[in-house]
Amino acid sequence: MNVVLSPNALHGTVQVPSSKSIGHRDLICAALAEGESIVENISPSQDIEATCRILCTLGAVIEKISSDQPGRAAYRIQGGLHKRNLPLRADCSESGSTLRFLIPVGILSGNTITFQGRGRLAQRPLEPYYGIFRQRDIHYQTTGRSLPLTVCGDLTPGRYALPGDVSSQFFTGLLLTLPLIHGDSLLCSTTPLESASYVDMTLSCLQQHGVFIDKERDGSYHIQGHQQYRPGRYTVEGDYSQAAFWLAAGMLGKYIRCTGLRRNSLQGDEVILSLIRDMGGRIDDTEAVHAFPSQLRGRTIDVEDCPDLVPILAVLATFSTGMTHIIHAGRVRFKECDRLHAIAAELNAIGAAIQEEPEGLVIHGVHQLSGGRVSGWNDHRIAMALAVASQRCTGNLVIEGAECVRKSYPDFWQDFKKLGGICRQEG
Ligand SMILES: O=C(O)C1=C[C@@H](OP(=O)(O)O)[C@@H](O)[C@H](O)C1
Ligand SMILES: C=C(OP(=O)(O)O)C(=O)O
Repeated sequence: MNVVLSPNALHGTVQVPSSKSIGHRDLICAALAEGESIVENISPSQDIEATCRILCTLGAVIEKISSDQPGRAAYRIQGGLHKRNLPLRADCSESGSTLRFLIPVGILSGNTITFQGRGRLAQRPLEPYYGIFRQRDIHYQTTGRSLPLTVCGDLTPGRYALPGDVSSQFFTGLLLTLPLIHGDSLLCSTTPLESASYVDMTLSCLQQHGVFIDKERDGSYHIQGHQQYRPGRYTVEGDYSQAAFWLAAGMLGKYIRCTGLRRNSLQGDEVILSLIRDMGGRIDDTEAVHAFPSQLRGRTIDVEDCPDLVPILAVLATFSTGMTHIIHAGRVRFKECDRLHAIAAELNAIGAAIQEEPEGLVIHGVHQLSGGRVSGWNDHRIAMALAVASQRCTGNLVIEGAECVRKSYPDFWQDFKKLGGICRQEG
């Protein structure tokens, strides 16, 4: 699906979807608990559905209960993993979190399981797990670099060492499962841990579900075995990674108010509030989070701990005065697409001035963009960032492959229209 966006300043109130990252974690913890849990305020998306599907394959019973709030659902989960007699298949769709969180869960279940995926997921790195499998005699087989991947074996207690600069999702996968095995483990990073705030989010979710990990420092965790997840009722808070698009839209458009966000959240992407403020933007978060149109100034932004903000930060920087330098962004090349290349190529095609570096972007501000045809690169965050930029185009902007927002935010285009965006399907 291609969408045609006519330039128009967005304004109004939007309830942001709930956190995809916390949603994955709460669903997995609930599926690992014996007994019934309810996870409320989930924003269903392609990624969340992939996680639910695989948890069901592994033995959990999950019922989706629709909510009176549009775009939200509660999930009733009867937890517990089962060993089946047949080899299992797990379709992760395009979700890196689902794949990397559920590989250790699949092994823990005692099944032989083949993980599959689509789009870029088949090439996204899994080597840190392969190193561990080889050390611990966990059988694995893969035809290409990554997927399909068949695994089976035993998760045994002991020392787990892996690099910290590929993806924090390997740490989360092991932290979710090692507390359940029959002995203690040490999980440590052989290089400084990047995206560390996501691992802290994991520790906090585990704690809420009754599992405790002793963090020595970022990248070093002592994990007691023989623990059990506690079933219960959990509510997922609003998503700062998604709010970032609307807050940026408020900076460049008229005014936007985001509801559903928790202050002092464990989401690293809450940093978007201070990043915008540091660029000179006016954000008021006394009641909900309000973004007021502001002239931003370029600066250096280190995204080591907030990689998902890169596409929208590139848009903000494009309309800022002076130069912005986005640094520590090398890993962003291994997401749903090479995001450094994609956002630079698409914004430059319509008049931006962005230079790619191996691990970052140098962005010189411009007054406006021209509009034209751009690609969403089958990447939700690229498509949503381009949609925000359309407000400041002089002509229509056509975004090709706009359906990719379903990965995390299926209602994005509806919300865009509710905020005054002029959007129609091409053809
Ligand atoms: O743990 C998580 O929920 C996530 C961790 C991050 O990945 P990396 O650790 O690979 O940077 C982030 O980019 C991803 O969207 C979600
Ligand atoms: C990279 C993302 O997710 P995942 O790694 O789970 O595919 C994302 O949502 O931007």
